[in-house]
Amino acid sequence: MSDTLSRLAEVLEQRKQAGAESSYVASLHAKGLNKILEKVGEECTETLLAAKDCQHSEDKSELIYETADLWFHSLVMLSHLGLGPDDVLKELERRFDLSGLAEKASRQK
Ligand SMILES: N=c1c2ncn([C@@H]3O[C@H](COP(=O)(O)OP(=O)(O)OP(=O)(O)O)[C@@H](O)[C@H]3O)c2ncn1[C@@H]1O[C@H](COP(=O)(O)O)[C@@H](O)[C@H]1O
Repeated sequence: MSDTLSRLAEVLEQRKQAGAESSYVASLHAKGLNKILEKVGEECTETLLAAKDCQHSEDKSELIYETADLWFHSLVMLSHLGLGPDDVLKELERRFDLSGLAEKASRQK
């Protein structure tokens, strides 16, 4: 797993024990899954808008910023449900060398 993702996952695990007043992540856990999902949805929309806005521009910094927000909140969601980035990376690993079209065809049989 990327060092950044594993370091962040470690911090997110530690924040499950932290106080909501001192940690943004702890405050999300305290508010519960619905609040976390609301944030993921919000960040998803902001990412889509940033992608549309920057498609003809050299400057893609807003898209990078919004995607980081989306990845971060998705990691908080996974952590809340007892999962981590390694679970998703393992699934992506499993898909290596499996054509998306072949996979789709196998599901439609
Ligand atoms: N990577 C992040 C990260 N990315 C974004 N954010 C926060 O996510 C929030 C994004 O929400 P919005 O942009 O919608 O801002 P907002 O209007 O304040 O949010 P709401 O009040 O609507 O919930 C902001 O408060 C950002 O600061 C993050 N907060 C924390 N981290 C990482 O998580 C670690 C633990 O953070 P704490 O739990 O705060 O210590 C940090 O050290 C960082 O590594």
